[in-house]
Amino acid sequence: MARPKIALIGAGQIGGTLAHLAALKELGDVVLFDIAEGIPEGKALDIAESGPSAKFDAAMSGTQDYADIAGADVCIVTAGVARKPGMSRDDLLGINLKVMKSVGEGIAQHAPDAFVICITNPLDAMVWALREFSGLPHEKVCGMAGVLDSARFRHFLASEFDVSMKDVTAFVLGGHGDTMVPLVRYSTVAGIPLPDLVKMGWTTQEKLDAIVQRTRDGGAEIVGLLKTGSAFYAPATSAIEMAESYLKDQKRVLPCAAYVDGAYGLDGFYVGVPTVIGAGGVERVVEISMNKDEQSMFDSSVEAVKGLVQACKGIDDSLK
Ligand SMILES: NC(=O)C1=CN([C@@H]2O[C@H](COP(=O)(O)OP(=O)(O)OC[C@H]3O[C@@H](n4cnc5c(N)ncnc54)[C@H](O)[C@@H]3O)[C@@H](O)[C@H]2O)C=CC1
Ligand SMILES: O=C([O-])CC(=O)C(=O)O
Repeated sequence: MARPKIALIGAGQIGGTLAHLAALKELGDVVLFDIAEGIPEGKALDIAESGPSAKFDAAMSGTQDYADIAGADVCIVTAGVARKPGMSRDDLLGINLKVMKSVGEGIAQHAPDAFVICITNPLDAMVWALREFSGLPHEKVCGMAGVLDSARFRHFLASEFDVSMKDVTAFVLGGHGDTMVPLVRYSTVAGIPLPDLVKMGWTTQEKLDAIVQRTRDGGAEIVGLLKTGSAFYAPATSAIEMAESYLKDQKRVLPCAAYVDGAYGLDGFYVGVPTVIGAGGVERVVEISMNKDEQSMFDSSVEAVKGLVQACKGIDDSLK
């Protein structure tokens, strides 16, 4: 059986890391697409030349031609611009919306059966726009953010409790911005919810609140340190987790920006929610019950994303 084909649209920091991880995990053959001449070709060749030492079998290629993504099983989109210190993700909306248009059209024409994972920011609005421009089925287009935000939350919690990250679970829902909602009640160490760990004296409410805030600011913390761009190792690893679940029909329960139609009181809207990802794409949106505070934080986050979607409609007439 032929290996799956993975198209990476954008061969920058995240795109290159995605290609490397996909090769190391032997998820399939990789095509890197970018408008910057030489970059996708150079990264593809460099990674291919690591194959004999890393011992993977995967073909790697780079291109500026959308025809080369033909028949891709998975497309992961990082094309566009990343923020620098002093900018918010939302400042990228105008420039990255134009990029989503060309990417959406390229995918629609050459890889209409692919499972598409958008990473480009501002994430929730960009995944919505990419779906609109591509016209692909909603369950085949989703956005990566919740896996990353939850991984950051899990990392901070594991450090605070001095336990393995493997035993920490967490869910971060809502939009991928300052309003994201780390769900403390649904986050656990070995199944023990965080509020119980406060009662058990493992941490204090103040420390937990600080970790929640650090999670919300997780992207900005890295931007402030790197200065030239934003995070790429953890974002790429998160998207690979989603792609693997699709390609291997693992049916992982992962938070991602999915099209929510009916659940959470939403009628046809992209925002971060827990989902099941399998061979059918986003096979299920998992609707969890929220208390008043959680619901109100989620509602504010949805409102913030709605504002960005409106802004997209104001920029591009074809989105109305
Ligand atoms: N959803 C999330 O959780 C995260 C999202 N991001 C976002 O991911 C995006 C990519 O980040 P990086 O890889 O660090 O940026 P980068 O600047 O290293 O790479 C972006 C690549 O896109 C290419 N590009 C620009 N316009 C294009 C077009 N029309 N078609 C094809 N390629 C095009 C550029 O040539 C560049 O190589 C940014 O928007 C960033 O904000 C970053 C981290 C996490
Ligand atoms: O903060 C950024 O600009 C990139 C991003 O979305 C993240 O790392 O969460």
